[in-house]
Amino acid sequence: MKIGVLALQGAVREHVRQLEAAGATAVTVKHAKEFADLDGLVIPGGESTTISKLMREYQLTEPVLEMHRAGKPVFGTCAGLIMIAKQIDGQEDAHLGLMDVSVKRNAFGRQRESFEVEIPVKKVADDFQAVFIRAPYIEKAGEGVDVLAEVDGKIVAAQQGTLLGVAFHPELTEDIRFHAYFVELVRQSLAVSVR
Ligand SMILES: NC(=O)CC[C@H](N)C(=O)O
Repeated sequence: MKIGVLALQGAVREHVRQLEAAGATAVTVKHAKEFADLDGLVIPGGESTTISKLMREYQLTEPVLEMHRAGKPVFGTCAGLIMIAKQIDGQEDAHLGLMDVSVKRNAFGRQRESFEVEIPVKKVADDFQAVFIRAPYIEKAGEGVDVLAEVDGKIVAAQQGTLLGVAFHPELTEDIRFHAYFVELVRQSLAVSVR
């Protein structure tokens, strides 16, 4: 199993380390030709406007959409969640527009720009240390979306089939359980496609 980490911006190495600790082979990717043999993709945090601009420059939008169409799991963290959302509050256009959620950027306000809180994450852990950095939250989720975690009544982690979106940074802790959950999702998708 080979999982790619989009290496345009953000905590790329940390994601690679967590995926490998969870038993996957992880590689950094930023050229279109590197996507074809991936079984899953992680889109790290950073600045969604910058990531989006770089994705267009490197012509990576279509390779990612193609992976999604082929049933390969995509995991977006923080700005990565904004990248996969179908709707962004206050913006006309979405970026990749894959997951049936509407997100609000920098949504926790100035006083709580960055914070950490231990929260239960459904199917992942009852005590996950969640690190938020100018994080978005999900303000609306469609019917097919499974809410995995909330903070102050705001959705901060969700899954829709092969799509996993998280407002915080599971790569910035030593806890590999979120990445292990994604690796398992990739494993399951391979079992289905090999059938
Ligand atoms: N840590 C992050 O990824 C922050 C996301 C960033 N505020 C954005 O809107 O894209």
